[in-house]
Amino acid sequence: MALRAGPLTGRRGRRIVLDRVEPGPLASGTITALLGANGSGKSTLLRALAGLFPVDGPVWLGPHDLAAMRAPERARYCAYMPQTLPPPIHMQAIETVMVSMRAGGGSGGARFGGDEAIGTALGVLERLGIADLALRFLDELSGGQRQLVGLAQALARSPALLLLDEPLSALDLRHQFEVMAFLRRETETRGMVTVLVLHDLGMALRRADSAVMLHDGRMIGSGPVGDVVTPAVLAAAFGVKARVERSPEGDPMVLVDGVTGS
Ligand SMILES: Nc1ncnc2c1ncn2[C@@H]1O[C@H](COP(=O)(O)OP(=O)(O)OP(=O)(O)O)[C@@H](O)[C@H]1O
Repeated sequence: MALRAGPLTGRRGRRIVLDRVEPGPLASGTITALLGANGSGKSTLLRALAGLFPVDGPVWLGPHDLAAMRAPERARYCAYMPQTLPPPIHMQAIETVMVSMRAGGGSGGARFGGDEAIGTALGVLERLGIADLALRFLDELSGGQRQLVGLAQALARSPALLLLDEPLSALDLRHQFEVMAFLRRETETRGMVTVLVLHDLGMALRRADSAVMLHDGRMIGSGPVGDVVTPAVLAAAFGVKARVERSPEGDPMVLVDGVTGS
């Protein structure tokens, strides 16, 4: 099921914070990175796709009119992970994953806390490489560990549309790579549409299929990630002089030489 959204226009008070933004269509089984400077509108767009920020304009997932759905129905199709980490509550990681599954109706009718639900939750934790955290309490985990549990909460709902706001922000280098590899596998095997906000442009180039570049609430680039992350678009979006180079292994990297106008 492809995601077709927009043109979307959103306001905060009298200020337009999304101006006729039209990402996609975004195909199932692909990852799209939302890119742009601080305050450009990335989180607002992600929240609009999740139905958490009111916008004018259509949001369709395959034949499903997400914009017309109320929150509980929409939650059956999409899982959203905010920029803030899951709160450090006194609850075991696996329990919080099962609570999330119930909220999204993604437990396939499995009884809360039953063997099937436990198996599903544990499976996601295992695939994420954090099965050892299953019985730990969230208020005894580090920030990065809680972010990983937050990802498991979103994935365990088996969404068709996965929306992640800066899912790597609290993770060390190795975990960033492992999580992106995990997201690629899950996105492809489940045929999800995955949309994530990223600040790491090199990571976006290496691991995303497509990208949307926002500037001041407007879309200034959209399409295959290599066509969006270019010196011209980076200059317009961030005000930097940047190059895209290749590592000896052929991986693309963004090098910033300075700021424009200096
Ligand atoms: N709660 C709010 N009330 C009023 N304006 C807001 C609020 N949250 C965000 N904004 C404004 O909306 C615009 C878009 O913000 P948004 O959070 O979507 O940016 P962003 O691209 O995600 O930024 P960042 O990279 O810093 O997280 C900004 O101008 C911001 O100041």
